[in-house]
Amino acid sequence: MGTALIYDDEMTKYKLLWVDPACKIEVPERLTVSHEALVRTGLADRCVSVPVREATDAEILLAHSEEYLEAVKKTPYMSLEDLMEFTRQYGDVYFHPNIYHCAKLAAGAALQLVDSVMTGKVRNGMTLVRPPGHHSMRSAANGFCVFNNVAIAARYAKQKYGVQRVLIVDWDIHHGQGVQYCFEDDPSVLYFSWHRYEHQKFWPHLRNSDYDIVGKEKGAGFNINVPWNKVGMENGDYLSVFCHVLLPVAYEFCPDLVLVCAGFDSAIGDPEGEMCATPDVFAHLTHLLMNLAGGKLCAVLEGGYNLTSLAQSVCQTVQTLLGDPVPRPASLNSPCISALESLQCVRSAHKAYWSCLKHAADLPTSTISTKRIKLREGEETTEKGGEEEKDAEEKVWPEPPKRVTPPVCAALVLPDDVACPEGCERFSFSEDLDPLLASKLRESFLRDADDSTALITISSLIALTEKMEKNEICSGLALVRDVTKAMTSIVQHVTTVLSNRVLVVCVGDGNVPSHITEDRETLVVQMGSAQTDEQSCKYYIRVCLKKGCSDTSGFVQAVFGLLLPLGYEYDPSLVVLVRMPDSGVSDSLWQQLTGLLQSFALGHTLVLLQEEEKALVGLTASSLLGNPAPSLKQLQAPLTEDVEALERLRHRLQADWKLLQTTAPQTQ
Ligand SMILES: CC(O)(O)NCCCCN
Ligand SMILES: [Zn+2]
Repeated sequence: MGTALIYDDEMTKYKLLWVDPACKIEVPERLTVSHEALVRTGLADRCVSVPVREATDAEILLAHSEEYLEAVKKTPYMSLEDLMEFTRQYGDVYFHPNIYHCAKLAAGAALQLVDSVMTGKVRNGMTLVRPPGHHSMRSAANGFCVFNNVAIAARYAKQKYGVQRVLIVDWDIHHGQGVQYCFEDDPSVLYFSWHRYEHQKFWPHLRNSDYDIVGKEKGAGFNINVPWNKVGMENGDYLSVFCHVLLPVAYEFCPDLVLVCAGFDSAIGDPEGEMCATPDVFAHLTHLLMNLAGGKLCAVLEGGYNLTSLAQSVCQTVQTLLGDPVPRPASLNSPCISALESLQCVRSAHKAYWSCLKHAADLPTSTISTKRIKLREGEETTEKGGEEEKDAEEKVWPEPPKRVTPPVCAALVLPDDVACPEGCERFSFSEDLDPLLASKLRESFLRDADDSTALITISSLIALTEKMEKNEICSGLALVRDVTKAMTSIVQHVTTVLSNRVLVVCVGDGNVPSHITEDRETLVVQMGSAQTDEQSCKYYIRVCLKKGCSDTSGFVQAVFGLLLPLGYEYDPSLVVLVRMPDSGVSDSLWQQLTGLLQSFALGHTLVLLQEEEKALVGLTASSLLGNPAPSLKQLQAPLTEDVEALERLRHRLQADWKLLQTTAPQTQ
């Protein structure tokens, strides 16, 4: 299934008609540069084009009052003076004779997108709209917004399609208070927003935007505010919040639909956000949400005022929705102290509502302000935004990397009697093996030298890693007699001959030869149940789950709280996913993991299965092809001992792995 793109240039036909410094950045060119970039890069042609429509009165009234709608209806006939008068009653917004028409189209576009996804016409999609929506409230326009496009879409999806649970992710750099107010007592809509806050010094200066505003009555816990109290936040800050707050909660919530308030003023260069996250981070934010709700994801444009970073960020988002491999995360910095403070506060504020956060640390003793942290002499501060005084100098950043899709998406090394699933390519290295490599392989991996099939399999795997390294093949899957032997030979080859970093993820117990981690070119993370005295060390990390990998919620904890942050920090060029015999992991969780691990290494994931498990070939291949994994059930609470063990492990490792941090350093 494809990706919908909804755009109509009618929505460029309104603009600011008078002088207002607060509104001058919201210009029609925001839409034209975004759409033109999608056309120029060929991404628009790869999407399913869906027309806009006007939202009806009834649909607008899903989130707004009659008196507000009636008032807005009068604006097309107003004189300039009347428009200015009408505008004055609201904050940081402007009206225009054509804005009511465009606001109906923006809301209608969001509904068209929901229809396209909910009817299965497409898997996911994006709509480029203006005016944006997430600030507008029941009876008030605000922050360039007239109708709350995403709030209307959420109510519409519930009413028309019986959607039980909607997740709204708002990555715009402003707090969508309109969305928060709309659903604050509604447990069926989980609203997540991060936003520039600076301890309420930043617009819209609301006390209600802080981390302790968690929702009301039955809605308590279903409103998550992540305040950024400094500017200059980077990719590492954003990805940490996704891994340590949003994703664990989102998987516990288990939504039937994901709506994104896709504002790109959170990207570098934006005059509003003054953040430093690069446009390619939106490829990761999008990818990390694409296995929720069976892949049903609707992205609706909100803000974004630097026309260059806006266009790049829109392209990164759409290209990911189309299933292209995501770029490697540019060298991520550790989250800054202010971000860690916010992270700790949010997790603490929500520990009462989400079992995945039950063991989160308490609020920082004193909400640390960097002034009071006596930094030891010479210790570099990871504080950012110190240059508030300086005006935001013209930011420059590298073009996002070209994201080339390899000619072969998934190559499979299978015994002849096992069918190759649709969309994949059978791979066997049949040319005569060069004798040197053959004898090396024979003596190092194959005892019984005459075992020619094993030799062919191993040499095929090695040839496969070479083709992945050349980006001729994206991902691979192999049925092998002994996954540990196969893994060892692959790691040996890739780290010595190709001298690349390998992340090995072992699902299930079984001995993993520890020598492969001595060279630091390999990071091994093994998830299982066996309690071993063997301590985890920096490059060999064992996660012990009491009930093993059959415990989905414990496993998910380990994936988001440990595996993903490690993967982002390690930034391997190849991921080897090994399913150990009798791992006990469920099929849907296995597919979720296969999908999520494609966040790394340009999607170069090589999956190793025991040949007895050939029944898993089809569903594993499906995930390698980018099909969304089946939604997990709503997760029950992870076992306390598992969460505590994970916390201990994270605490021990965070000196080496900065993205594992979830709390701010204590003041002396
Ligand atoms: C859609 C939005 O969140 O980007 N609007 C920002 C309004 C800023 C007013 N100072
Ligand atoms: Zn914004």
